Amino acid sequence: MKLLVTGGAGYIGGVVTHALVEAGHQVVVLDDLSTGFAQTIPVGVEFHRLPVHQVAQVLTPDAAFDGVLHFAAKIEVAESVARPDLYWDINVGGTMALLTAIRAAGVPRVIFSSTGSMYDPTSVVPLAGGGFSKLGEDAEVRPLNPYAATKLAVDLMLAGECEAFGLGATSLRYFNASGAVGGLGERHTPESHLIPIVLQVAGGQREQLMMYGDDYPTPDGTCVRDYIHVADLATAHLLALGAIAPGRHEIYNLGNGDGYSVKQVIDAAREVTGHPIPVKLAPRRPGDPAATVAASDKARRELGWRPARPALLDIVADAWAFHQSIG
Ligand SMILES: NC(=O)c1ccc[n+]([C@@H]2O[C@H](COP(=O)([O-])OP(=O)(O)OC[C@H]3O[C@@H](n4cnc5c(N)ncnc54)[C@H](O)[C@@H]3O)[C@@H](O)[C@H]2O)c1
Ligand SMILES: O=c1ccn([C@@H]2O[C@H](COP(=O)(O)OP(=O)(O)O[C@H]3O[C@H](CO)[C@@H](O)[C@H](O)[C@H]3O)[C@@H](O)[C@H]2O)c(=O)[nH]1
Repeated sequence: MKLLVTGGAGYIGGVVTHALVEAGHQVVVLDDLSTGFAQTIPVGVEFHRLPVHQVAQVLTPDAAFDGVLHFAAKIEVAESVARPDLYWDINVGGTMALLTAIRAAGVPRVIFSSTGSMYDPTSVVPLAGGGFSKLGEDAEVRPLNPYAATKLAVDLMLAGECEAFGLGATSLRYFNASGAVGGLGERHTPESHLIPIVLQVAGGQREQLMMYGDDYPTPDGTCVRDYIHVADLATAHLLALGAIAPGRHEIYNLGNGDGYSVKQVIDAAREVTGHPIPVKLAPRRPGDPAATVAASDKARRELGWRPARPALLDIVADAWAFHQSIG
């Protein structure tokens, strides 16, 4: 297929772009490089440095795209609380521009990077035998921050496009993307995500980890997340691409179904890196849900998706190898 990837110079979009090229697809990347890196884009892939609002310059009827994978977005919870305007403009306004171009060009399929962080976190509770109750696609949504609200808004927009105009769309609600594939890993400037920051502390680039709150209603008081390997997310995109049907909007939750607390992630990083990782307790970060853990039964059943690298230690080890490779 001929595919447009928005945000293909970013962390997840970059890994997926490489996987698409390896699978034999013709890929065109659009990215404004606001948080991405041009070096991430595979050699030979056509690249347009443009904001998503201007996507119609690339996504023309003549270009005859078979599909779009839409990663380009602002992605930080805390920033979204401070600058909601930016999040509505880029995540929702940018997607409106994309959908207008898609309609005008008659592109038949779209995959959207949605989030597992939009569900009501009070639905996730520790179970007596261990583990947590999990969030399926029909769990109640209750976005706690503008970032999650914009992702929900786009999911709703896509449902309407499919019904009214016959588009085929899939919203992949990733839980916490992590790990690395060779030279492709997570790096943002400034970094805000837990695993890369913990590894910066292990690598001596930061003195300590600020741990945002230990008074959440979770077993050890720190927030619980479902960490999913970025390579497993890439596999899900390839499977979803083959399953999209005209006029249908499908949603899939993508996670391993295992919840790990911030303290457990720090312990895993201590084990993988052999470094002590000093921690300082800080106030809660605004907008953080206490716990998010995925039920991915639908993706397993309908797409045949099977995460290949579910263990937290493997995920952290791959991220650590990447971290060391970039110095
Ligand atoms: N990282 C996660 O854990 C996670 C979880 C759920 C959903 N997501 C979603 O997955 C997608 C990719 O996330 P990521 O972690 O790879 O982030 P990232 O910041 O590494 O990638 C985003 C890419 O989009 C580009 N971009 C941003 N704004 C743009 C704009 N206005 N026009 C054109 N390009 C623009 C950036 O330059 C970057 O290359 C996002 O939509 C994010 O919301 C991420
Ligand atoms: O220095 C830090 C950084 C993070 N955390 C905590 O670690 C947890 C995970 O935080 P982070 O890695 O920033 O991820 P999330 O806020 O859970 O959000 C990520 O995961 C979501 C899906 O669950 C995506 O939608 C978002 O784009 C992505 O940023 C949270 O409890 C944070 O409070 C700390 O305690 N200290």
